[in-house]
Amino acid sequence: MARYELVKRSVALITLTNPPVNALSSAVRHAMAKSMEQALNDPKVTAVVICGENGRFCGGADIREFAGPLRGPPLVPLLDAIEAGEKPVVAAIEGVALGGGFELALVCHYCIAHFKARLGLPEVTLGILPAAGGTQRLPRLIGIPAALELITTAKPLSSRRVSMLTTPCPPDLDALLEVVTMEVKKKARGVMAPLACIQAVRAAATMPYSKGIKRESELMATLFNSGQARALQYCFFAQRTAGKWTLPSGAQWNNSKPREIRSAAIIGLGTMGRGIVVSLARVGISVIAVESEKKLLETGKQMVIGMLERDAKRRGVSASLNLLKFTLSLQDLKDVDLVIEAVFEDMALKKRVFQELSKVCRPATLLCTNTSGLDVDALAGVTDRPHLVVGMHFFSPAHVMKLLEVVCGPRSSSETIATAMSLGKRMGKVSVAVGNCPGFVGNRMLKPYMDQATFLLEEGATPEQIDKALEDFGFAMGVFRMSDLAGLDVGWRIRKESGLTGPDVDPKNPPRRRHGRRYCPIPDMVCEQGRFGQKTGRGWYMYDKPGGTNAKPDPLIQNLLEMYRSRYAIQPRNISDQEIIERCLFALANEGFRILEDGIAARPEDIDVIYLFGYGFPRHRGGPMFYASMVGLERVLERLEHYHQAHPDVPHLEPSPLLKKLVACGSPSVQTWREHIKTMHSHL
Ligand SMILES: CCCCCCCCCCCCC[C@H](O)CC(=O)SCCNC(=O)CCNC(=O)[C@H](O)C(C)(C)COP(=O)(O)OP(=O)(O)OC[C@H]1O[C@@H](n2cnc3c(N)ncnc32)[C@H](O)[C@@H]1OP(=O)(O)O
Ligand SMILES: NC(=O)c1ccc[n+]([C@@H]2O[C@H](COP(=O)([O-])OP(=O)(O)OC[C@H]3O[C@@H](n4cnc5c(N)ncnc54)[C@H](O)[C@@H]3O)[C@@H](O)[C@H]2O)c1
Repeated sequence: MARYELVKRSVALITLTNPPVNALSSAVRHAMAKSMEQALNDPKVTAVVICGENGRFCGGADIREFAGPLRGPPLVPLLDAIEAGEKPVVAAIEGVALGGGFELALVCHYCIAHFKARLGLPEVTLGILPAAGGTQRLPRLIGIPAALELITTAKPLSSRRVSMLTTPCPPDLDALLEVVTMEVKKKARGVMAPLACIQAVRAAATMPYSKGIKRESELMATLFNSGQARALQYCFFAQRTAGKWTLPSGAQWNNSKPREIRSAAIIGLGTMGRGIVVSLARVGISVIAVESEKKLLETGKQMVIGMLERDAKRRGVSASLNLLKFTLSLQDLKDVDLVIEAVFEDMALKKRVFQELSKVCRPATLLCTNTSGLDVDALAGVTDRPHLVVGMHFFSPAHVMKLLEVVCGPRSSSETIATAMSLGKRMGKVSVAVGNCPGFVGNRMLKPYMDQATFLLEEGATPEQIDKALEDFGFAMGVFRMSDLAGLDVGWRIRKESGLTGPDVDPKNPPRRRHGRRYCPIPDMVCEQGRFGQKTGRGWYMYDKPGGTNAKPDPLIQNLLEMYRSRYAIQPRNISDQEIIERCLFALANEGFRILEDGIAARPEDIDVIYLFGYGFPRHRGGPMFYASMVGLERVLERLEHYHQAHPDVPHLEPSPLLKKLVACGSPSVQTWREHIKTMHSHL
């Protein structure tokens, strides 16, 4: 846990040895305390060097220990003793010095850091604060503004920049703290940890160290057992769990070898195709981009080059334009390792493309689709290599959004899945393996969520009221603002194609019902007026101009809602924020339970990761499934039963069998739900 060596008969070298990140577990703290004592008591030792094994100084406190009772020697007195020791202590930092690891470095009398080392205080991302003196020592070392920036944002810094951080305490501390508080509140609505950090830094600026450290520990005590801390720590592990995909066949992340991908092709240079080309080229993969017409090819090419150049400038590297080739001919794809199709969401067109690819590409080429919800196996079925077909569902904008759903068809081989997952990781994505069903995980769950929002409009709410409730909950954008951003025409086209609206609807169909279920036609009516969201300057809100982003409530939408309600004799009622949250989010989680039952996602963590990284679910709430568990499954069940009774024509509100089963089993913790799902059917 910590190795003690005497070097050159005068220097004690203490090496932290707790793989993989040398976290400060109870055993490490114990070993360090012993080693320090030995060093301080040995008259031969004139100086002490602390370092970490395997090129990593220290990843901080052992987060897994936070879930249980605190054991072992506490960190703060150990660090105080190092600082107070009479022999000089040097931190030799390689790799990472994060959280408690950075705080350890702060108590050392000297630090030497490799230029590639990353130092930082990521505690707020776990819902806590740097409580081993970090909020007290760092301001003293680098000044209030720089310390606030590091502590409240969790941004790591490279070691060379430390020397530049010499900003002294500003004359108007209160004004500065006020500005930072506003920024933090705007960026992370409702998140407690960064605000507590500001209070701790205020203590560093206004109190002697002995009082400041007390204040730090009081603030930590309030955060430590908070729901937000639990949610954020859950997210940390959920993200890592998602990478460890596993299939019922036994194939999994650690026994399936991915293929190496050197070259790829993208078909379709529209919104998604462009972002995917950028994501591939910036990690060194050569890309052939294919369009259907010369003009579209030229437009796509210019856009991709611009995006790559801006991206390279931001990262201080040169744009990898030499990796790109643009063509109108699929014949050019015969030698690529992998193809990602991103043409229109049209099954007949996609099938034609896959048939053509089957003929053109060498037999070993992987064929992937970026469809948002079509049947991946139906596409596999038209090729000569169904085992090499897989969905790679990127999110818009594809070069920015971190999520990648890897859609495993029943015939996708484990090597194919491993390759798609590993390619996602190489592109810096958080990849989650999901099963094949309409909408996969993310978009399938979106439907009940959005349906509830539009039903609430019918019943008396406004878009801004619903958005505000969701934004107060923590979403960066409410459902209507988000829809305006994404474009309302996309969903409208899908509804028309599936016969829910437009000329194919049977005129005998009651206007607010489809297939015996409640249906809200308001989104169709909004689109019929040419209101497609931000891009047309009008949608659920109005904007200054097409492409504008400043959403304002639109009296025309208010009129439309009033006329609609009076046409269907709906008496509007006051709807509470609580009802908005419960109906939208419990319907969302309920579909998540069905997805788990159907084996479309292997674990609740996978669903939560998809919602955190693909749909802006607030991280401090942990994701829809974790949120349901925090509310209490019994309560979620009771509220769903209540709402389903009130709206029996909305099947999404009917509690899923898995939810009922979990409640019957005593509402086990989210990490153990998997044991209760085991017996159910899997599509993965
Ligand atoms: C009334 C109650 C009063 C309560 C008062 C309590 C007071 C308690 C006193 C506390 C003192 C506070 C000390 C300090 O301020 C708090 C902290 O230090 S919190 C931890 C801060 N550190 C981090 O957040 C770092 C997290 N880790 C990372 O960012 C990355 O892992 C990495 C270090 C950059 C390495 O990245 P990668 O190379 O990509 O590797 P992985 O991320 O895949 O990780 C590999 C493996 O290691 C596990 N792991 C990583 N870090 C930790 C950790 N700190 N603790 C435990 N485990 C860790 C990770 O989960 C992976 O394992 P796997 O999940 O795959 O099994
Ligand atoms: N837009 C999104 O938010 C989003 C998100 C995730 C997934 N998707 C999916 O990605 C796919 C593409 O969506 P998009 O939004 O980029 O569409 P888009 O309309 O912006 O682009 C599609 C492009 O494909 C081109 N194309 C059509 N047929 C072609 C062919 N035979 N050969 C070469 N190019 C051809 C078109 O000219 C067009 O440029 C769809 O399946 C969609 O469902 C979209």
